[in-house]
Amino acid sequence: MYCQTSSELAEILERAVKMTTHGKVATYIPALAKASPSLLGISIYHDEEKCFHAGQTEQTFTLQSISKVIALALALMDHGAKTVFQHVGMEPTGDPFNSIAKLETMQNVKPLNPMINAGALVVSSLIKGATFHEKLGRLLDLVHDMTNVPERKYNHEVAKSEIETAHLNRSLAYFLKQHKLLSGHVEDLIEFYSHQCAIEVSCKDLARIGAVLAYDGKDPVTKRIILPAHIARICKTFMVTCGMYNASGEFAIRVGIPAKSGVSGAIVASIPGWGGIGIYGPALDDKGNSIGGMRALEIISHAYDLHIF
Ligand SMILES: NC(=O)CC[C@H](N)C(=O)O
Repeated sequence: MYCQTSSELAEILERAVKMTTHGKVATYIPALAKASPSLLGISIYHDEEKCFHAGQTEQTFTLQSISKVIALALALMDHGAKTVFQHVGMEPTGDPFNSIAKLETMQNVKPLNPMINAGALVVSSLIKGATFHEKLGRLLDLVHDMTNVPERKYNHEVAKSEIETAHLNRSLAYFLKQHKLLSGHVEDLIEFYSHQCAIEVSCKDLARIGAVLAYDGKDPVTKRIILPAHIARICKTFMVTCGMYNASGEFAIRVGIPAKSGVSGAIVASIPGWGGIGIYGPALDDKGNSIGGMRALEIISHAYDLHIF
């Protein structure tokens, strides 16, 4: 069942927005702390004619951990799955996204998956490009292709704020470097990773990214192939198993759609054959997922019968 009107979506938003009073905006990256916790915006993208919006969808925000999915797609296109998965695993951790615990306690120090920070740092280090600008430019180009918005940009203030405070990510990166899982300079990698997290999008952009993944990597309008189907499938599978951090299992049972969140309060969801959903709601729950966004997805999944299992 498709969404038919924006007012249908507005009713869903009205129910979900009540949850925002129970969440808190992320503060560990100081620039994110400025967000207003009561905001909630939702876009649904079936195709260019069937695209619906409710709430504050004109607001732009940063991708944060959602960039891990796009960076993974690019690294897979650069090197192929065999090489990428020699550096990073495919298993969920059950730990918070920035945990260092498993790296030390497991015999094989390879990060367990590309959606936790340790794995994402390794994936980002694999993206081809002689310079920081070349790597970032290639990632921005892919975001541009997926969103079909001519100019892609990142938020300088958020990037700078993360670079200044990324002590935990630096620790992860040095640990990985010690174990020869990273080549290159840690500071260069932190700079690149912080910029990829600071790429700016809108709810519609996110919904369109979700739709491209949902249609197996094909642009829903131009039918151009942006990602090979097998790479879109890998991305969606990681979204199901690890996309909502250590709430992924519960989310898979309650909502049952591939989704990835970021600490900015963004969530992208991709429903195979149906389309994409983009959400911005900066009030987070205790696991770091948008609290209003999670509720909205639960209602949407039930309303349109989207559970994939
Ligand atoms: N969960 C997230 O969105 C984390 C991304 C963030 N930039 C970090 O690495 O800490």
